[in-house]
Amino acid sequence: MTTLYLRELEIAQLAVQRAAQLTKRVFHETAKGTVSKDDASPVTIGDFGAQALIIAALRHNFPADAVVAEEEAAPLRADPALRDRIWELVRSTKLEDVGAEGLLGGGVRDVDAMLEVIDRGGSKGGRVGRVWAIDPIDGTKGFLRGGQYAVCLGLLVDGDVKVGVLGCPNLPVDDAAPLTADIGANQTDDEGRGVLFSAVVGQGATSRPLGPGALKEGKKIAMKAVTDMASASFCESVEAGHSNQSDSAQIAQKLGITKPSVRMDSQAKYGSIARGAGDIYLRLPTSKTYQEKIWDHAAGDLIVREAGGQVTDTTGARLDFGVGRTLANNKGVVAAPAAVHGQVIKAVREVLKL
Ligand SMILES: Nc1ncnc2c1ncn2[C@@H]1O[C@H](COP(=O)(O)O)[C@@H](O)[C@H]1OP(=O)(O)O
Ligand SMILES: [Mg+2]
Ligand SMILES: [Mg+2]
Ligand SMILES: [Mg+2]
Repeated sequence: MTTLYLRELEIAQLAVQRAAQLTKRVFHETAKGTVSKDDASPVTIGDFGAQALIIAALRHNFPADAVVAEEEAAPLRADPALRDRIWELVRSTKLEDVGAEGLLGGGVRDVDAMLEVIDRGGSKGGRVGRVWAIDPIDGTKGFLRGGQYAVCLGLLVDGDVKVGVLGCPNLPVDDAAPLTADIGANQTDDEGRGVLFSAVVGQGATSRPLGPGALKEGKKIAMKAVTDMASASFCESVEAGHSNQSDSAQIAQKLGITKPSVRMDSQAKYGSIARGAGDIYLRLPTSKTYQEKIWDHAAGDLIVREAGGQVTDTTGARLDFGVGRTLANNKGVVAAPAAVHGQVIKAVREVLKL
């Protein structure tokens, strides 16, 4: 039993570690090569580069698997200068550990192969077979603002998350570090920062330092029991448009939560509650039409559940990763320690009139 998905886990961890080395280089550059996508959201050279490196590693190791990834290469085909900046990053980002780099297959051959590999993330997903879900930079707005972001990779088998890995370069390594109010702003990846969260179904969740050396054994993580709502707080998006804040205030009031929400970008929220630094992740729908993307939740969903939490949508239904690239069957997300999840859902349903 314990060897199940061991190889997938190792490759996923190393692939995320390598991709995060690339994003960290871009994080420290002032010109991040930002382009605006069709939906007006930003994407940077870091997003494209990290996606190329992760898919290259997956294709080397698991060539038959499908990949659902957020970005596509079209903007780079239209802009050779942008393409060349990304190629320079992809070409020169390697794991220090030669053996580990070899396990990943040693990167991407040339600039055309890079474009091709970025576009290998276009699978439709679905209920059948093995599908990797990749968000090369989750929280791009946070990445640009100097806040939190995450490199995210999850393996779905027949629609269920089996392996989840989150690289969070700007979170404290220390699982016990309290979530201060400024966690969402002015972050660094200096000494003491950078954590890699992982989970395999049925085998618990772990955290370990993100790098740059070879990866060490992880430490088991667990959610913090919420014994008194008065001392708990929600963990929510920084972006007002991603979680309805007036609904959240009413839900807090119903539950007796008085502390302000901790705001941070990206799936760093899932990692933070999974290791007991935060309490409850709340993501309340802001529009009737927005469908959450599978790459924004797959890894975090498993990591929280393996750390003793429950993850559902606002109605209390489990997230359904088997219906394509989006969570079309779900609205919003509520992740909380299993013991209080029902209580939170009750308050959410009352306020949202579900
Ligand atoms: N209206 C929306 N509601 C919820 N999430 C959204 C919405 N618009 C974009 N997102 C996604 O939320 C994620 C960031 O989450 P958070 O705010 O918790 O950091 C991004 O992946 C972003 O997608 P995108 O990549 O298109 O920007
Ligand atoms: Mg995202
Ligand atoms: Mg992204
Ligand atoms: Mg994006």
